Amino acid sequence: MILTKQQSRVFFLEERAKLTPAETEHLSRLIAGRLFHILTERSVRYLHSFLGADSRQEVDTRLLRQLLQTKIPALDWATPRIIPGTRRMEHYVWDDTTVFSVNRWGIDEPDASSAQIFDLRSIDAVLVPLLAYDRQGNRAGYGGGYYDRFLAECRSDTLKIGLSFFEPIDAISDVNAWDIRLDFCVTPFAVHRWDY
Ligand SMILES: Nc1nc2c(c(=O)[nH]1)N(C=O)[C@@H](CNc1ccc(C(=O)N[C@@H](CCC(=O)O)C(=O)O)cc1)CN2
Ligand SMILES: Nc1ncnc2c1ncn2[C@@H]1O[C@H](COP(=O)(O)OP(=O)(O)OP(=O)(O)O)[C@@H](O)[C@H]1O
Repeated sequence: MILTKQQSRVFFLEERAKLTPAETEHLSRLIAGRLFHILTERSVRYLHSFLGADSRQEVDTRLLRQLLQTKIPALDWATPRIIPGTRRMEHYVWDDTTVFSVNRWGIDEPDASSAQIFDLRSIDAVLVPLLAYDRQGNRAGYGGGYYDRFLAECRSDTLKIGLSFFEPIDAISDVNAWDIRLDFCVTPFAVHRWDY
């Protein structure tokens, strides 16, 4: 299947909408198990993650953090907040004390007044949200360009790990110069890797 970013967004939004809460929980648990092996193999210490929105049937990264925390207690987590009125994000520590509030898109974000700023240069790996990705590691999100901008600011050796409930399409046909490719994509049933 070869689709444009826009076609792939429509297709995967529909696929995701078919998943029940029980299914997303089960599939997220399978993703956590595969992710564990990558994080330990690559000695990841500082991990950045989006906050998956249940209302959008995203991967349940709260559950991922809960499961991985017991297996890798030394792992430090960070999570983003959109700077209002911009297409940029700032980054905060995500620990058991972090207070979240829902933004206008139904996505939980750390409360800027109480959360602690996280230095983006220390991040070893980023869990990247996506709607679609292809066999070359190209991705498409909701179209805001938030992650393209953020990943461009990260260290060049920061691992970009996509999370998806689905397998890749053959190609996204309209890849742009600013698009940043994934190093890995973890699904419930496979790990795809382009980090060679
Ligand atoms: N959980 C999570 N957090 C994330 C992302 C994500 O994909 N998942 N993002 C990944 O980049 C950024 C948020 N990106 C978003 C981009 C557009 C819309 C959105 O709903 N847009 C409107 C249409 C366009 C518009 O009004 O600008 C819509 O769909 O109704 C929401 C989030 C940052 N945080
Ligand atoms: N590094 C960048 N600097 C400036 N503008 C950028 C950058 N990256 C992307 N953009 C802008 O962001 C817009 C959206 O890009 P694209 O359609 O690839 O989003 P996406 O990858 O689906 O979204 P997201 O990264 O939020 O998940 C593009 O129109 C582009 O102009």
